[in-house]
Amino acid sequence: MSGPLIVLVGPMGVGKSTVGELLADRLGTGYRDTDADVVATAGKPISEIFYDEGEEHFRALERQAVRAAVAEHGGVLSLGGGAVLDEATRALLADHAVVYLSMDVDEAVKRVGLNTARPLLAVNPRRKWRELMEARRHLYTEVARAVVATDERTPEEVAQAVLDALELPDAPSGRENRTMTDQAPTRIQIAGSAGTDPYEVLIGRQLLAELPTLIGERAQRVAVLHPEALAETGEAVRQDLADQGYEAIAIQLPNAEEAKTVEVAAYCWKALGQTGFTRTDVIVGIGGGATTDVAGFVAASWLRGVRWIAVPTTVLGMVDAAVGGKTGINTAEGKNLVGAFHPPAGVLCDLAALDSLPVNDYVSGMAEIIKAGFIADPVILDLVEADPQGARSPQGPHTSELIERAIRVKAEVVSSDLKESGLREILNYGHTLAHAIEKNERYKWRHGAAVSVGMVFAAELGRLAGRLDDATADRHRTVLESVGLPLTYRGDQWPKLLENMKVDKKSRGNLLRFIVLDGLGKPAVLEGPDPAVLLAAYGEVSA
Ligand SMILES: NC(=O)c1ccc[n+]([C@@H]2O[C@H](COP(=O)([O-])OP(=O)(O)OC[C@H]3O[C@@H](n4cnc5c(N)ncnc54)[C@H](O)[C@@H]3O)[C@@H](O)[C@H]2O)c1
Ligand SMILES: O=C(O)C(=O)C[C@@H](O)[C@H](O)[C@H](O)COP(=O)(O)O
Repeated sequence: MSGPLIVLVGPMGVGKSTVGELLADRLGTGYRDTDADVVATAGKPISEIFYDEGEEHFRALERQAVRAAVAEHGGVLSLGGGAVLDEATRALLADHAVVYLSMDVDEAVKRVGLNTARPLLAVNPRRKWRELMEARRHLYTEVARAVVATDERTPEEVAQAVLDALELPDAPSGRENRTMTDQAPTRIQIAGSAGTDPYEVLIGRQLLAELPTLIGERAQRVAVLHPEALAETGEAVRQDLADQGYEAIAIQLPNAEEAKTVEVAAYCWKALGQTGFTRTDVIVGIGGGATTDVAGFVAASWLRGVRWIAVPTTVLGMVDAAVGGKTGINTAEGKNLVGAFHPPAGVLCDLAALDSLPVNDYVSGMAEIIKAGFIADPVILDLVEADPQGARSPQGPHTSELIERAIRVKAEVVSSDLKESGLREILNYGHTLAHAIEKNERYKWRHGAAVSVGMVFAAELGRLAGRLDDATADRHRTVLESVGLPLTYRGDQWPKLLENMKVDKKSRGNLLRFIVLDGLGKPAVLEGPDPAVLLAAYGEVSA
């Protein structure tokens, strides 16, 4: 019979979403969650449906969602914890490959028992939880073809047990994924400094399962900030966290630089205030650099600082924006002029996210990778030059190595100088002009494109100041152009750009300061360059 390959049922917090997504990935199919369908149909969270219309109404919506999903969906499906209470819903599951993910009552109480956001657990959660588990167990068993215990098993182990129980082999593409999935993520340590805690950047696949560990047990509420482009992901993560027992809200931000405004930050503050966000609660920023910059800034400013976790979904976010704790927003006067140093509690770089990234955004991130190559790790340049086309795609042969190398460069720098009192300025290579261009373009240019022009300018500045050799300066043009990044900007804009550069954060009084290279991998500061040299360097990037 057609319909879902697998239907997962089981109590809230058992990990249906996490396991369901893993299974979908392994089987090379899609994942669907009827709770998410109900929320989308009703236009409000489940807790509000319960509160406003009552449980009966919710069960009717849920029944409709299950009916539609078993008819339309051919992948992995998971149902809300109480779906099996409804007789008609149970009938809809007949003849489907239903798996009951079970957990021990004590384990359940430990995982979600004290979460008062759950509509059915609001009063005396411990006792209620036990009652619910006892009342529902026979119903789960009634609809299930197999029972898989989740206690003391990782989500990957549970997923494997489900496949074994149903005797389902992985799809060929799923097998490939499984190899990646089962590989332990690469972990890069960032040292704590200036009174901040150390943290790790994880690079791999299926990393969202790490979120609850990072969020920790003290948090009751989690706000998931995501851009419009990742609405589905944001809601899926929110739902998953809700399933784990957190009171999870999603806050949708505009895409790209439109998110980096004080109005958007204020909108987030309002949402946090209305949710009763306290100092033990946690913000999760899922998206590109613009999203994580705002998420981090909101975390830095709310109650003077709450914990936050970065889940970068762009190349640029992974190698740069999400790492290092610079957070902030733009103002009419310039780029990133308001912000704070507020490191995340962890960074999850899930390489699978890059598959949906438009190529221009992917290539924009290459500018920051190439920057890391010029200032510290020339092997990056060799890898890009060996296969420029591959460097434009997540399927390129060196993708994970390029990302990892760039992160290591940044990790080393920010570990020793979080607050940019010296060494960290080298990460600003190419950024003085880049930010001036971005402001001039009213933040419509991609950051990486502006950084590309900015680096060619900085290389020319170094060459004209007698500090950089011709070959290394020329190499900027060839490597950046080879991946499709721009090298020039409008010649008539120099006076405006010069004005914009005066508010660069590296300026001191009236002194303009630039990062230049004294050679490959040898960044240094150039202070107060001769205006004629500056103009001449600009002449080299003028279109
Ligand atoms: N804090 C720092 O240290 C730091 C470092 C470098 C850059 N930045 C900032 O980062 C920003 C640029 O970041 P960016 O290049 O990631 O751009 P971005 O955040 O603007 O994202 C680019 C676009 O891709 C969309 N998107 C994100 N992930 C996606 C995915 N997986 N699939 C499909 N679409 C997706 C976004 O919604 C957006 O429309 C700039 O504001 C820059 O100033 C900050
Ligand atoms: O992390 C840093 O430090 C950087 O300078 C990294 C830059 O690539 C990044 O664009 C950063 O946001 C720029 O910071 P700003 O202080 O110049 O706004």
